[in-house]
Amino acid sequence: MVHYKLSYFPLRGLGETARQLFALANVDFEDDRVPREQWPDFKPKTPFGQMPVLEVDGKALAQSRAIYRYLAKKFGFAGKDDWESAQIDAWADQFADYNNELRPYFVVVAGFGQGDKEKLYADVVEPAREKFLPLVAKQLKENGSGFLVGSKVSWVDLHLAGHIETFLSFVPHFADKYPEVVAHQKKVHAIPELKKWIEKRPQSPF
Ligand SMILES: N[C@@H](CCC(=O)N[C@@H](CS)C(=O)NCC(=O)O)C(=O)O
Repeated sequence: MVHYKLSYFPLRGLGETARQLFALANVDFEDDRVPREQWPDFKPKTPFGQMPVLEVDGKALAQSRAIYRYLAKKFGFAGKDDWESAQIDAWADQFADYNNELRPYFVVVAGFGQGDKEKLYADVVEPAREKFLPLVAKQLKENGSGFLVGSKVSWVDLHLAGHIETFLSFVPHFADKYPEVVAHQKKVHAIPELKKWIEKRPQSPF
């Protein structure tokens, strides 16, 4: 049997989509949560000096989206054909652009830096949200399955739903204008395998 080990900080962050892919596929993995104090020792042993890192029978793979794609392909959550797979990648890349825009706010709200949270919400989060969430809402309406691409849940659904969950915990009215997006998050997290995982996973603020 393949031994999978997923190393990340004791947070959901960039580790959670990979963990959820294991849960969705009912595949055992070692959930290695590296405490901050141990990170300086582990950092030089990782491929690019960052986490998450996935080890597959001792071979290391870095970069979160490479990890998600690898696992999703293996477990059947990367689209039914090359076209769906490319659509999933496109949504993930668009999500990454949006997420980069949110970064100055996230740094402050997560306690990694100082700044005016309210001002950053108005100046950074709202304009980024108003570009991205209407695209997602439109896609969900047009696609009609309740998932972003095709008829089945894929890794980008997990990725997006995790983000919405986190931002709703920061700002409960964050997505009020986009009920389709909130319904998507609820639908994804209600998938029985994910619901079970979410109930038992270690708690963290994001
Ligand atoms: N592009 C990388 C970014 C990875 C990244 O920024 N990891 C952060 C945690 S979210 C990290 O390892 N920070 C510790 C450090 O850089 O020393 C990915 O998607 O995996």
